[in-house]
Amino acid sequence: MKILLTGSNGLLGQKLVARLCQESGVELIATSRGTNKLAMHFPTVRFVPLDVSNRAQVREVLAHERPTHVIHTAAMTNADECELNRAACWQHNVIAVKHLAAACAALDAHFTHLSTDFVFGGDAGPLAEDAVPAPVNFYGESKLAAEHVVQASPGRWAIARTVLVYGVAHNYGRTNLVLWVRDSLRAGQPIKVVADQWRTPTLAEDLAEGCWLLARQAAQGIYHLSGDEFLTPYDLALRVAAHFNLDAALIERVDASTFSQPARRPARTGFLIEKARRELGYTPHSLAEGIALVSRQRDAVT
Ligand SMILES: NC(=O)C1=CN([C@@H]2O[C@H](COP(=O)(O)OP(=O)(O)OC[C@H]3O[C@@H](n4cnc5c(N)ncnc54)[C@H](OP(=O)(O)O)[C@@H]3O)[C@@H](O)[C@H]2O)C=CC1
Ligand SMILES: Cc1cn([C@H]2C[C@H](O)[C@@H](COP(=O)(O)OP(=O)(O)O[C@H]3O[C@@H](C)C(=O)[C@@H](O)[C@H]3O)O2)c(=O)[nH]c1=O
Repeated sequence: MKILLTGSNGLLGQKLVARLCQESGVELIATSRGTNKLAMHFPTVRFVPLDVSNRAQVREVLAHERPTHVIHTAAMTNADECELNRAACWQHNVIAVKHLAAACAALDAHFTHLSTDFVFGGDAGPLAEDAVPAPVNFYGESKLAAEHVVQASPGRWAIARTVLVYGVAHNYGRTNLVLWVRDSLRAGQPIKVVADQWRTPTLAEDLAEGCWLLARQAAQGIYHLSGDEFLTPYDLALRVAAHFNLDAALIERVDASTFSQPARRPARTGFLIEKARRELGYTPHSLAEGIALVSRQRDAVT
């Protein structure tokens, strides 16, 4: 297998590099826009710069590399930025997928595309793959439009939808709920955490494993890949505080209505993951195991 990965500097991209370079039968090409943030950590992994929103670059890189599989993680992932800068969001989240899907179909390369729980409206979670999408923000609209592009492709494809991903990565440009709660409480800083959203948080390593299973089996269709514990960010914050023995009194329980964010968030998403368990052999860690893994990694870095 020759796998071309997009977004290798991101949270999931970094975990996929770490996972795929352990597979002896896989030749990996990591791509991202800008410089390679993993050069020091994975010096033997080949890196090619690629801005997926640039059609000429996508065609040129894929025609030159001729991958058998593409795993597409790159996206504009800040929902508030997407709401405020819709043209850029469409370019990175939808037009880029058109370029990649066309290039993959031309090469008969299997295409694994990453999508989100934000394609759903959030009144009915946890959700199976056949639930009816109804995004409530522009990021979700863009990711749903991208799903339609992939589904209309004549090539071979899988869509991996995921939820609230957490994990440790090198300088990846944002943070995630578990690290934010831990670092805020460690600094003695009070935080407000929502108790009226429900999610199935996803350990980044589990998601990377799920993407690998999809590519390896050249799976076809939509798969929900997340953890299997359905809880609120507030409950997750309490679990993080307990694990790290930090002061839970710093966590204020709030409703999402107390935030004035540009992008509305869906209330109840979260996924049912039986299809991925049954068809792919996907077996995510428990939340307790995931938080423990994060804590070991962060401790190793600091
Ligand atoms: N994180 C989460 O909670 C969830 C993520 N997802 C989806 O999973 C996927 C992976 O997310 P995650 O790794 O967490 O996201 P990150 O934000 O950590 O990484 C996304 C990466 O995409 C890169 N990127 C953006 N636009 C382009 C472009 N035009 N060309 C090349 N690279 C680009 C970014 O580059 P740069 O560093 O330069 O900005 C960044 O490194 C995404 O498709 C996302 O929509 C779905 C649900 C939940
Ligand atoms: C910043 C902040 C977040 N939260 C909660 C709300 C939310 O459920 C969770 C994460 O908030 P964020 O704004 O980081 O992310 P948000 O945009 O809500 O989360 C999403 O990211 C994109 C990429 C996705 O595709 C989604 O699946 C989802 O995980 O943390 C608080 O409770 N208090 C806060 O101050």
